[in-house]
Amino acid sequence: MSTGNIQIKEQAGAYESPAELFKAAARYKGERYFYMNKDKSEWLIGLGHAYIIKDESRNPELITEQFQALLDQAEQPHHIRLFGGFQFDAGDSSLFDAFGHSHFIWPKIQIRCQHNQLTYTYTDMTDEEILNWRSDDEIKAPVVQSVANLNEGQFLHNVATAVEAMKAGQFDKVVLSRQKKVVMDAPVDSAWLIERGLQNEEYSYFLLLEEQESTFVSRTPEQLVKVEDHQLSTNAIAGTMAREIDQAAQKLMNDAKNRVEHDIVVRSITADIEPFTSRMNLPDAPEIMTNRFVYHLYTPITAQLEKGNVLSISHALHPTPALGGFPKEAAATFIEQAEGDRGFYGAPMGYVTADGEGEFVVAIRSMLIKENIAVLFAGCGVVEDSVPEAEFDETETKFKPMLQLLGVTE
Ligand SMILES: C=C(O[C@@H]1C=C(C(=O)O)C=C[C@H]1O)C(=O)O
Repeated sequence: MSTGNIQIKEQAGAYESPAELFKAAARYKGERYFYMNKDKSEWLIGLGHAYIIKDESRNPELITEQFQALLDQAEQPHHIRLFGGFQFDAGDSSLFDAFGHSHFIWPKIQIRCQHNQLTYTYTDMTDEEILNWRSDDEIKAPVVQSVANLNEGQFLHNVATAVEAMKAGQFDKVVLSRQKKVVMDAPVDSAWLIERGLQNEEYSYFLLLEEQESTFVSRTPEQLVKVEDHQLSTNAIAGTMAREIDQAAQKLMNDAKNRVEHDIVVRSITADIEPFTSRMNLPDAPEIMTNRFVYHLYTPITAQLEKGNVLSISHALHPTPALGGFPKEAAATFIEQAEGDRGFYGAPMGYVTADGEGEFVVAIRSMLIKENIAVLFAGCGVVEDSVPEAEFDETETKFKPMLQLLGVTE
């Protein structure tokens, strides 16, 4: 029952681009987010923290309960969405020390765009604050100073060790990753990133989350799960070929190693959502998904949701073997020992509505920025017949969306 302790005002607004809105929201720096879906038909901006639910555990029940407790105090009706994510693993990545392992925001100002219509949802703001939240800030474009691989040798070694472990029958697949460090000549502003990002056609989601001095950014093509009108959609995206390779799409479709990697993901996802759903539907063979720099093998999966909400389904799916491996536990142990903690790289991030519906993505093609330094992440599926140097090349291609966003490559 609503007690009305949380004051919400909602109104329609004229269309403005997300980059312009971020420029105008300089006073909320360190407390902003942006989320845009793949076909750009919908986006969400959050400015300021009305409420932040942050916990050191990765706990969908806790988020569901605390969100409900807030909703119970709010005036109805409204369109508030809780936005954030759960870190990839339980460990403490120092890069991500500003963020909780469960990290969700109810913003002061939520701006939601659906088919070019904007809806502003203001929480606990006076009329005067609503009229005066904008401040203009000069955005300086930073310039790249240096780019370096952080753990090239370790990555090659990890792939070779994983191949040996798989030959010895310890597991079937593991996803290993590496990092690059890009140093810019000045702090990187989110408005600048969004402006640049919207000019590139990535066929991908666009996600950005600020917390104090840290900003996490992802251009992922990979949906983890969407729940809308009780319909669940998810997909397997695994198996990759650089588009610059001659006849890449056809080669990828016929490549035994990539098909094995992909099938493991399909089998694991369908088993994970089975207990929550009925009427599951998926094609017999994968399709080709086109990104700007790569092709992926792609299997769309739909089902009717019978129990749980978007948070509990995300938790049940994560990590799919597209980011972890198979069997899940053996792969997770290998990753933990070989790489350490991943923070939000590969993590489930997205939004949940008051009805427990919403969408979560897998936060790959991503980076963490602090001031003028960005650490970029890229990984790839490793199976028994993987070759370390070929996997290295695949990750090199997967860095491109973030490198391009920072102006390292065109
Ligand atoms: C791990 C990443 O990508 C994942 C691994 C893929 C693969 O191994 O073919 C393909 C898509 C993603 O599921 C990444 O981009 O960092």
